[in-house]
Amino acid sequence: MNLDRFYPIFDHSDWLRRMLPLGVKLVQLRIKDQADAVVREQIAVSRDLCRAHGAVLVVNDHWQVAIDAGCDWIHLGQEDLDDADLKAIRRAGLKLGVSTHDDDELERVLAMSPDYVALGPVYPTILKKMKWKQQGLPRVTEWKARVGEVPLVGIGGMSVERAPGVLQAGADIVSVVTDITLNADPEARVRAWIEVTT
Ligand SMILES: Cc1ncc(COP(=O)(O)OP(=O)(O)O)c(N)n1
Ligand SMILES: Cc1nc(C(=O)O)sc1CCOP(=O)(O)O
Ligand SMILES: [Mg+2]
Repeated sequence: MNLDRFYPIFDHSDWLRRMLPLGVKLVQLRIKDQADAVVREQIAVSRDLCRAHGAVLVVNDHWQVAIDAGCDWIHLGQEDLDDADLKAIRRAGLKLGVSTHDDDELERVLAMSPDYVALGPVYPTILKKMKWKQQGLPRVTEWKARVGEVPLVGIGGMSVERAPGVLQAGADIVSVVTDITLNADPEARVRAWIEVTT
């Protein structure tokens, strides 16, 4: 697997401009509730920043814009998958990361040959309201046994302190939002994340 083990998620290219120089090598742009022109501009800027820093950019949700912008990766959740044109995504050469939260969702996505599978929320998250309780570390181990060689991303309530246990439980990658974005010193927190995942 050639994806980095540290996978932060940000909602604006300004975050990427700050964090990529610190050594972030895998990052998601997760934009919600913005006009199409803003989404297109943000994705184009993030694409160029990631290329300049040798980092992998994963675009959340906006698969058509990601195709149009010549991006390499898209992340889709279960509801996104209902609407997405997977053939067009594959034809354009994009790699596909998917969210899962239960058995049925995992069965569904494994049939799509995803390039990574995310399991969440491993711990409670404050970022968004979710109908799933925390999955816990034994579930991470179970998921890794079921996905086999496909990289497994753990997400939800992640912190620098929790990351080693999640990796030890079987996750290949740990994804995080508020432990960084709400930290008083996001740059220092990213450095700590890089240290604990390298
Ligand atoms: C790495 C990673 N895992 C899960 C998600 C959640 O995707 P989704 O269920 O589509 O929800 P939104 O993020 O779109 O609100 C993710 N974005 N990234
Ligand atoms: C965007 C997202 N997806 C999740 C899932 O379980 O699919 S949990 C989550 C939020 C992650 O944010 P934080 O690191 O602040 O908890
Ligand atoms: Mg989504």
